[in-house]
Formats: sequence, structure tokens, C-alpha cells
Amino acid sequence: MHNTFSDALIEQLPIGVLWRYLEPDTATQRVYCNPAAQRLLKLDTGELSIADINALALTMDTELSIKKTSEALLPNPIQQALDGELIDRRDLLFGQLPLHLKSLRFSVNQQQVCAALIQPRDHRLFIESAETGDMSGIELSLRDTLAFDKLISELSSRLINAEGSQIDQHIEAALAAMGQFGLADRCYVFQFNATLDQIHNSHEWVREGVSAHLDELQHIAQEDLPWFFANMREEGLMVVHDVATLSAEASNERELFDSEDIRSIVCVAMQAGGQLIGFVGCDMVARQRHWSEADIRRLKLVGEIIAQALQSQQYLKALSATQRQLIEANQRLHQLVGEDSLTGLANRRQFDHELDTEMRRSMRQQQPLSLLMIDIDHFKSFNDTYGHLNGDDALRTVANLLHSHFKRSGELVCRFGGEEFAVLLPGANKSQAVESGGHLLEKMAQLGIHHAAAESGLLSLSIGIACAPEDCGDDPSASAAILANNLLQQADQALYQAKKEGRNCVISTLLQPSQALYDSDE
Ligand SMILES: Nc1nc2c(ncn2[C@@H]2O[C@H](COP(=O)(O)OP(=O)(O)OP(=O)(O)O)[C@@H](O)[C@H]2O)c(=O)[nH]1
Repeated sequence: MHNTFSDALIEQLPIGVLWRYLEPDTATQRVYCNPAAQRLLKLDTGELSIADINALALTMDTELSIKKTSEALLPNPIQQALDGELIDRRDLLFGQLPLHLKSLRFSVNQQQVCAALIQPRDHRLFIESAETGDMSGIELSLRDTLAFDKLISELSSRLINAEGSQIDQHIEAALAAMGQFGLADRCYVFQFNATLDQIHNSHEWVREGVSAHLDELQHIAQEDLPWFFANMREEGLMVVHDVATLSAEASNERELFDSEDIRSIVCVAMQAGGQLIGFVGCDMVARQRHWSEADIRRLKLVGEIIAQALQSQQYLKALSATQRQLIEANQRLHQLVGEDSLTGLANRRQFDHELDTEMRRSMRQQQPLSLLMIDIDHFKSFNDTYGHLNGDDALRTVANLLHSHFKRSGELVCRFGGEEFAVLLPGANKSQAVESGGHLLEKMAQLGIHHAAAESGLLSLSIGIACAPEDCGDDPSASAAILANNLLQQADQALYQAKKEGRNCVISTLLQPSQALYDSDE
């Protein structure tokens, strides 16, 4: 049975692979090599010609190069492997480097290919595979790569689709996945401040039994870890296989690593929009690890995904801050124009102004002036039961009812604050105001807004009325401002009385400069 691998997978293999691919249409042979083979054989291209392969074989096979002149047709071991012959040669050299070459067949993108695997002769994985005669070690490495590829693609799609509030959770899951994949005992993300002279630990995963340090690593300044900061800024990378070998200039870092029993550590910088924003790192605790190129590549990949997620989180935060500012600015605008932003009614500011104006007018024209204070009953429990948004809807419904009920010229309805409304009825005497208030309660009941906690099962209103009679300005000591203030206070006291008397009723009083008398009308 042949294994199936993708081009991308072969690219990531730590083993040098040269493989032959036949173009389906023309049956032309093409030979490719992966980056590990390029590094090993110092090749500067990913595709090789027959001449390249011959030249390579001549360099590697001493026997071949000696005999070349006399026996021109000696088999070329790389070509043999690429032709599908069983090859297992350990006598090859590349410069001073003893090489091991072995043939393997597998399929890439559904096409069978023959490959030559090339590794330094002491490469553990390769030797094990060669000695036991099976490729399970190499397959394991491929499976490992495949599993990590899968993990990365899952992580990136989860992070790309994450809502702002889920991003932290997904970053933590990504770190946990890396750790559980066996990369480290502790995986973490640190973020830089705007001036790049301070870092803080924002996310952390630790293996069971390993201590967490997120809480204490919150404000680490450049002067605390100068060598590390310089490394991150200049190289974007810090790879320490063995903390004990750190040089004297990294003494602060060594002290910190020792205090956490870190024996090996690797950190990779994260960038967003060309700007350094932080780093992602792995620690080995109480044991050492030689970080492979694959480990570093993997960490870089995860770092890139996390950096993108952090950047989109920043954008979302900035967006919601701008939205909040807009809403506040809008509310201030409403305030300035005298309008309540939720209901569209006049606001308290406009009401105070109108009350003063109307009081002067009624004194001047010897006309009565009635003021109604209207409050929604048990509105707190309405909010608690049906939610604040339904509460807002109910407030708007009541506002619309008031607006349509008090629509005579000169009548003014305002949202006094919260769930309380005030209505000015210029020219209305007490009995007219009471009658109008009574009708309002009937219309409110007809709306039929359910409120389980109310006695009637419906949302209702309580109304307190104070009426300034037409002759209230006769007293020369009475000023419009004082009378307006008293009218407001006495309407409020009447409302309080209506609440006390069971709600869903109207209580009224005639303006008394010194005392308040109530008539129960409903
Ligand atoms: N949904 C919503 N609720 C508001 C708004 N303004 C004030 N409220 C709520 O109105 C409720 C008023 O509660 P209380 O003053 O305790 O009075 P109540 O529950 O209506 O009781 P009584 O007045 O005694 O019948 C509070 O829960 C406020 O949160 C608003 O703009 N929207």
C-alpha cells in the first residue's frame, strides 16, 4: 500500500526528498526536490534537470566519479531510485558529509511517484527506517506533519471566524493544541505596548503539573530583559536549546528562566501591518529540547495566525469604541435640541423651559395651568421579567400613546426621566385635567401590554396632577418661578400618593402655595 502525500507536506518534511513526476499529457519527466534536500545538497532550485542529477551523483558517488572516464554507463544511484529501483546506499559522500540514500514510492496528488530520500548518515530517523527496513519512522514524521497541518488549518479557520469576544478563548485553545501536540510544556503569547518597551503575558497554556506565570508577568520592562528585547526587535526570534549555555549578556534572562525551571525556550515575534506586536513562545520545564527547524516553522505559523486574530480584535474594539462615541454624541445632540433620544418626546431641559413660560403666560392671561406627572407602574419588574429591550419598547409605546392623547395646541408631553413622563395642559382646569388623565388610563388598559406582576395582569400608569387656578397670580408676592416649582413638587407628591393608593389611578390637587391637599379621583 502506498502512502498519499501532498506537495505541501513534502515541502515541510525534515528529510531530503527528490521525486520524479511524469507530466500526464506529454509524459515528460520532471524531478523536484524539497527545501530540506536543497539545504542538504546546496541546490539553489526546486526543480532539477538530468544534468543536475548526473552532476550530483558524480559528486556523491566516489566510485562512480573514479570509473566515470572508463565506464561511461555506470548506473547513477539517484536516477535508479527515481526510476523505481530498490536502492539503499550508505557509502555516499557530499563534501565531507556521509550520506544515506534510499528509494521510496508513494503517490502525490493521486500520481504514483518514485523518490530518492537523502539524509546525513547519522540521522536517527533515517537510520532507524533503513535498519528495520521499513519506512514507519518516516511515515510517522509525515503523519506528524499532516496532523500539525490539519491542526493549523483548524486553528486558522476558527480564529478567522471568531467573534470579537471569542478570540481570546480561541487563542488559548491554539496554545493548548500546540502544547498537546507535544511542542512544549508551556505555550504563551506576550504583547508589546505601543512604544515597544514593555511586554505583558496575555495568554498562557501549561501542561499539567507545570506552574503558570501569567499573573506575575504583566509589566516587564525593556531594562528587565535587555538581551531578549534586542533579540525580538532585531531578529524576531530567540532560540535557546539549553538555558545553561546562555552568554553573560543574557544574565537577567537566565535568572528569569532558571526561576521558572525553564531548560529550553523558543520565542517567535508576531507582526501585524509590518509592526512588532508581540511574540508567541514555548518553554520546556525541567527538561531540555533541541528545537528543530520544523518546531520553529510551526511556531511561526501559529504566531502569524494569532497575530492576525489579535489585530482583528483590535479593529473590533476600535470600531465599538467609535460606535459608542457616536451614540454618546447623538445623545448629546438630542439633549441640545431638547429631545429625548429613546422616545422622541421633549426632554426635561425643554420641559423646564416650557413650564416657566406657560406659568408666566397663565398668570398674565389669568388662565389655569395643569401639570400631570405620569409614571409606569412596576416597571422595574417589567424589565426584570421581559428584559430591558422590551422595557424600551414599552417606554416608546407609552410615549406614543401620550403623544396621540395630548395633541391639542399648546399641550406639551415630555419624558421627565426614566419611566416618568410630565404633561403640561395650558388652559385646563383641575376637573378637565382629571378627566383627560382618566381617559388616558382607559386607553393604556386597551393597549393590553401584559405584565404578569401587576394586579390587573396589564402594564398600567399612575398619574399625579397639580393645577394652578386662573387666579394664582393674584398674590403680588407670588413669582412665576416659585409657582412653577411648587406646581411641579405638588404634582410629584400627588403621583406619590397615587402609587400609595394602589397605582393605576389619578390623584389631583389644586396648587397650594403652603400645603398640598389631594382629591382621589379614580
Ligand atoms: N427599559 C428601560 N428601563 C428604564 C429606563 N429608564 C429607567 N428604567 C427602569 O425603570 C425602573 C423604575 O423602577 P422603580 O423606580 O423602582 O419603580 P417601579 O418598578 O416602576 O415601581 P413603582 O414606580 O413603584 O410602580 C428601573 O428598573 C429602571 O431601570 C429606560 O430607558 N429603559
